[in-house]
Amino acid sequence: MNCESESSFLGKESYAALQNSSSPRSVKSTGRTQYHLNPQASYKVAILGAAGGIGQPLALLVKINLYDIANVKGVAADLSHCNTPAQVSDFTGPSELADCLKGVNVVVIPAGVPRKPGMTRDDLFNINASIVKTLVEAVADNCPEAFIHVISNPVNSTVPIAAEVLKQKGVYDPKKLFGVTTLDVVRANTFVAQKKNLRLIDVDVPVIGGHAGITILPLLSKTKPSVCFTDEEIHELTVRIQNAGTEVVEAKAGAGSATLSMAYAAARFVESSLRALDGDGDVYECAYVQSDVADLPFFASRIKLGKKGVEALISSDLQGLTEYEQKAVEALKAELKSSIEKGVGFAQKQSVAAA
Ligand SMILES: NC(=O)c1ccc[n+]([C@@H]2O[C@H](COP(=O)([O-])OP(=O)(O)OC[C@H]3O[C@@H](n4cnc5c(N)ncnc54)[C@H](O)[C@@H]3O)[C@@H](O)[C@H]2O)c1
Ligand SMILES: O=C(O)C[C@H](O)C(=O)O
Repeated sequence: MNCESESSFLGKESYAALQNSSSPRSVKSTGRTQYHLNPQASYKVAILGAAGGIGQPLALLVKINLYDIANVKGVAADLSHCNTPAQVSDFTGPSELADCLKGVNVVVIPAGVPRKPGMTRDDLFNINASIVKTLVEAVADNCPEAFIHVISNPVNSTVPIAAEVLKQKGVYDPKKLFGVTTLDVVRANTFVAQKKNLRLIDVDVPVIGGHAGITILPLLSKTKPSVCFTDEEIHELTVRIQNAGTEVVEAKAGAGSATLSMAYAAARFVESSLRALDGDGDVYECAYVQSDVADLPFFASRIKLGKKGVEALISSDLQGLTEYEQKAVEALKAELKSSIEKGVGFAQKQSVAAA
């Protein structure tokens, strides 16, 4: 399914809803309350996996291009009745994927299976690796210049897979490939604000590393505004943020993983990307990207986004860490390294098999 927006990428109400909710950090950091996109600008965004638990509410929030292998016509029909300017059209199945992607500026990929209680994100690798590989091949063929937002788990491996696929196709631009870790930041901000009785809109916690278990590392010492935590609070908050996905998986008891909070977080990252594409020079988000900040080929950190993608890695966040955080960075490296190697190995093996 594909819903297209030629004149503006967000319906007015959708955009307002985002603005009324907790604003992106970059907006707060300059004291501005909102950024208005150029009304003449034309951006296209595609969601691959649009009929799923994340895809549907994400489509509602951002009202953008949608594709799925099934059940996408109904979602498009439903969305098309919203009195917002974005156009909705649907694309179902591999034969329509290329048409869905033509001219797209941002591709969001939540396609794949979610966890059930007792599973790790890595347990999804066998199914989701191939799905991401196939979809990224189509992105490479049809919109190689697009920003690619990978949501499908295990993100620590699916992003390296995407990078290998793009390399094999000769179109890899490391500045335009992102593993979406915005939900970790959203959760960290929420939990810290609750714990310390702060206004949600003021709180900003950078989350670095990756997106699974101990590889998710909130840098609580870098919280803005500056907050004092006891050692117990730091440990309790860190563990809760690391296990937040599992908290939702267990509460849903077999009916999937986080969808609504993920759609909210993904909409924020899409909005930030579009603001950057539109020329806003003050857009910062955390994301899992190709990196040199931590002796690993991929690492999540704060990044500055610009028209061409990642403009800068904010490596200063990794300086002046507390002893607790330094140990946690060292502890996560082995797991992250092995997840990256697993993704790279998969993509390379597939390529050899296809040759
Ligand atoms: N990065 C994050 O922070 C984060 C957060 C939550 C969930 N996730 C991950 O997002 C993924 C999706 O979760 P969900 O709850 O939306 O799952 P879901 O099962 O509700 O939806 C997945 C959708 O993908 C579609 N799909 C499957 N194969 C496809 C293909 N080849 N092409 C296009 N579409 C395809 C399915 O038809 C379905 O509509 C999972 O892997 C989950 O672990 C990541
Ligand atoms: O936990 C999951 O499996 C989904 C997602 O990665 C999350 O953090 O909610």
